[in-house]
Amino acid sequence: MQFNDPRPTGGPPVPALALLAAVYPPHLSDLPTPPSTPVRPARPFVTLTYAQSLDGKIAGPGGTQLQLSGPESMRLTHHLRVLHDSILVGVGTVLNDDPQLTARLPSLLPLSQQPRPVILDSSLRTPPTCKLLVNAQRGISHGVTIVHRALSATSEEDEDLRRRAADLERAGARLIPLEPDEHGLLPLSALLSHPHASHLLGRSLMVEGGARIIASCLAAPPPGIVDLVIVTVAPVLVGEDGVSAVAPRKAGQGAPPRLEHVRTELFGQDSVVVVRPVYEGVEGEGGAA
Ligand SMILES: NC(=O)C1=CN([C@@H]2O[C@H](COP(=O)(O)OP(=O)(O)OC[C@H]3O[C@@H](n4cnc5c(N)ncnc54)[C@H](O)[C@@H]3O)[C@@H](O)[C@H]2O)C=CC1
Ligand SMILES: Nc1nc(O)c(N)c(N[C@@H]2O[C@H](COP(=O)(O)O)[C@@H](O)[C@H]2O)n1
Repeated sequence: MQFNDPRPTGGPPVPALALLAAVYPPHLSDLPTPPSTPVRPARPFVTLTYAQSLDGKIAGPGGTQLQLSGPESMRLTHHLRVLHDSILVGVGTVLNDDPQLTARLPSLLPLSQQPRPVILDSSLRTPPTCKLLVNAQRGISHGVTIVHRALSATSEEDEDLRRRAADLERAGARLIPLEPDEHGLLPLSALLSHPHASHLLGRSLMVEGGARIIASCLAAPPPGIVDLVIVTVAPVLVGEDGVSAVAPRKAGQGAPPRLEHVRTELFGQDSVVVVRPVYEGVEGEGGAA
């Protein structure tokens, strides 16, 4: 299997590409593939990925954004962004980090190699001036999809949200309403099986966090929604006031799955751990099959 190097110029072998070639199924390896590729899996292949400290924190006290990954593992993250057709974060991450979610190796890659950004944002709190929307307006990243809770067209209660929806659409966002689940969260499984999922998400989705989204991904009931988990562990301690990688489960949310070890590799000083969620009695590779 040959992984294409998305960088404009070649150079020495890239360790990140060797790892990806080893852990991803062959049909995802031929990059980039246009959205019109004829054979599609039932749902997109989902990678959950984030960087944490040795004491399990993904951010500092009060959510302070931390540079946890060293340059080598950060490069892996950017290769992952190229590999996936779409990339998802929660609105907590947008409000806190104002991320770009573009692939930069190290400079910005062309639009054809960028993942399509998706924000899970129940109450439309995404600022219309956030970098994700501004980058799309500038044509350096794809249009942003914002998934939110379905709004009433008439109720006074939703008036403010209807106004915010209009502001976000004016800023170029595509809005997708979903019915929240019993915990008031937008069900990721419903997004993956949405009639427009293949157009919005392509054949592969990279979920980058934050803590509540990670928890929801891992709490999804069998057969689960995550195909691969890739965690960068940086050799630093953040302390107990930091944000734990996996937010506490909501009452009634499912227990996390068993994880099967796939591979662990050093990237600079960071350990990158690749695992696969396993649900007893459920066969196959989910979206990858
Ligand atoms: N080190 C790393 O790799 C990363 C760190 N972060 C950090 O994570 C923190 C943000 O995490 P959170 O505050 O937990 O926000 P989050 O990014 O997980 O977003 C959570 C929000 O999304 C909405 N939502 C809608 N449907 C949901 C669902 N099914 N499950 C969960 N949430 C859903 C809710 O409004 C919820 O409050 C920031 O401090 C950021 O710096 C974020 C991404 C990666
Ligand atoms: N891989 C990784 N390592 C870290 O140390 C991080 N802090 C993150 N954070 C994630 O990347 C987003 C920022 O992306 P841009 O650089 O703005 O494109 C941030 O919001 C987290 O999702 N990741």
